Order: sequence, then C-alpha cells, then structure tokens
Amino acid sequence: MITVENLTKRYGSHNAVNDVSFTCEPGTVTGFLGPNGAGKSTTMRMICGLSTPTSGSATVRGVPYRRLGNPGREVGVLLDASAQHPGRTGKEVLTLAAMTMGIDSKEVPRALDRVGLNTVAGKRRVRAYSLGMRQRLGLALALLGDPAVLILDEPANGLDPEGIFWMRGLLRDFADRGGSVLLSSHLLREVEAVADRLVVIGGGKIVAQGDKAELLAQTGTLVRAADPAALAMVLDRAGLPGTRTTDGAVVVPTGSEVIGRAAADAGLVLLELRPAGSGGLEQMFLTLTAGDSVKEAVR
Ligand SMILES: Nc1ncnc2c1ncn2[C@@H]1O[C@H](COP(=O)(O)OP(=O)(O)OP(=O)(O)O)[C@@H](O)[C@H]1O
Repeated sequence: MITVENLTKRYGSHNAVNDVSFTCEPGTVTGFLGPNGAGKSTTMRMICGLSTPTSGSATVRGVPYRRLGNPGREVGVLLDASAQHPGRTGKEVLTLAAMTMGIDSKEVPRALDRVGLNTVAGKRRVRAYSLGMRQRLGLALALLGDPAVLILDEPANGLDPEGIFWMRGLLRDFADRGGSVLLSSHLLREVEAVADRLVVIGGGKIVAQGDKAELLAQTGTLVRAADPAALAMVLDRAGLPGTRTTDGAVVVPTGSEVIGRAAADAGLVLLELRPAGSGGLEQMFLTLTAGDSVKEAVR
C-alpha cells in the first residue's frame, strides 16, 4: 500500500508537483500517467525519500520510506534503469544488493532468470547492456527482496513489444498475489493494458483518477459514419459536441441512444456506435493533459 497525501514540490517559483494525493492498494496495478514533465518522476522520488517534499507526505505500508528498516524487503524501486555501475556485471549488481538486504546470494541466479537474463547476460558488464536489458536488471533488483510493493518509473522504455508483453504479465501476477504496483508511463497504451486504476497527472496536478473500468465507462460514446462530414453536421445540429479521435471516429460525451436517434432522423449510415472505451480514454487523456507532449502520449 502506498499513500500519497497532498504532496507538493516547488523548484523556485515552479510547482513541479502540486497537491497530489492518491493511494495504491494491495492487489492492484496503478497506472501513473502523464506527458513528459508532468511530475511523475518527482512524485515517485518523493515517495522513495530521494527528494524532500515542499509540503505533504507519502508512506509505503504506513511508514515514510526513509524510516523503513530494510527498504528493499518492503518496496522494490526502479526509477532509473541506467543508474547501475557500468563496470559491474549484472550478477555483481544483484549480489551486492543481496548482501545489503541480507538475502542469500543463491537467490541471484533465480532473480536473473525471473527477468529473462540468462547466465551469459549475467556475466556481462552493465555498460554492454541494451536499455531493455538494463530495465530487466532493474526489475530483478526491485524484485530481489520479495517486496510487497513495486514502484517503477517508465519500466517499459527500451523494451521490445515482446518484452513489454512479458513485463505486463509479471506485474499482473505480482498484483494478483496481493502486491501493490505503481507504474508510471507517458504512453496511455502501455499502462491501459495492465492497470486496474489510473492516476492521470498534468502540469504537476492530478487531473483524473479512479478505477480504470469506471473511467472508461464515463468516457462517452464512439460514433463512426460512412460520411464523416454529414455526421459532424448531424451532431452539430443536435447540439452534441464531439471530439474526433486519431482514426476518424467521433467521441461524444453522451449515451448511444440520443446519437443513434439523431443519425436515424437524418438518414445517416453509421458504421460504429458503442461505448467509447479506450478511444474515450485516449480523448480524455488528450483533453486533460493537453500540452506539447500529448501527441506522443497516445501513439
Ligand atoms: N531538480 C529539478 N530542478 C528544477 N526543476 C525540476 C527538477 N526536477 C524536475 N523539475 C521540473 O519538474 C517538472 C516535473 O518533472 P518530472 O521529471 O517529475 O516529470 P515527469 O512526469 O516524470 O516527466 P518525464 O517523463 O519527462 O520524466 C518538470 O517541469 C521539470 O523540469
């Protein structure tokens, strides 16, 4: 369980994180979503005691991170995959961490295996690792102490599609066994597939949070017509403001019946009329976090 209460971090006159509150419950994956510069890393650094909040507080399993006796046994953290000493081998990195945490070094080969790094990879120096391999090593390190909580900052960066699929399975399994996962990403698709809950941050502030299914249910109706221009006219005439998705459909913040009737009255052929689901979530994300990096966020 992670509890974040009114966290604020100010750099000079700039509020990097502004009054952020959320919880991350056991048995769930919480997707922490926002474009670059939104404040995700700063929030995670404060949760992990690496940055002192200007105000507010955060606890992991009820205790501020800095007061955890053996933090690696309570919470696995992966904030920067490139933070490992480049001159050490993967196996050395894990062996040193095991010693620090009081874990039998016999666990190290198992930890490497768990993240798909074989014996040869374990013997290579970190400087020769690809970013994807560094992410895997970082994940092995985070999991080594068998913690109940995982805090991962953009762990999918550098992983290929197969690696991303694998990581989702690992995180799902971790949460299904009662763990709490806080997973940040600037890509909606990446967290949407695995998260149970979403916390969306933009400009340092929480702009939406809740159960993913509930957020999806609130995201309106997606409608697609054979003649998009005619659809735009029908919606306009019916006073139903819609937003176009990246693939040409329109998301309207209302139920399907009112749209269906308006289209039928106008004799318009519809190709699709359904709850907006992820298309709506994409639209919500675009609207809520509108800024420079948003186009990239929904790729
Ligand atoms: N040490 C610092 N000094 C000054 N400003 C900072 C510092 N660290 C972060 N910031 C600023 O705080 C804001 C939030 O940055 P943060 O790294 O938390 O965002 P993010 O959501 O993690 O984005 P990214 O995905 O790009 O890392 C940004 O405007 C950033 O420039």
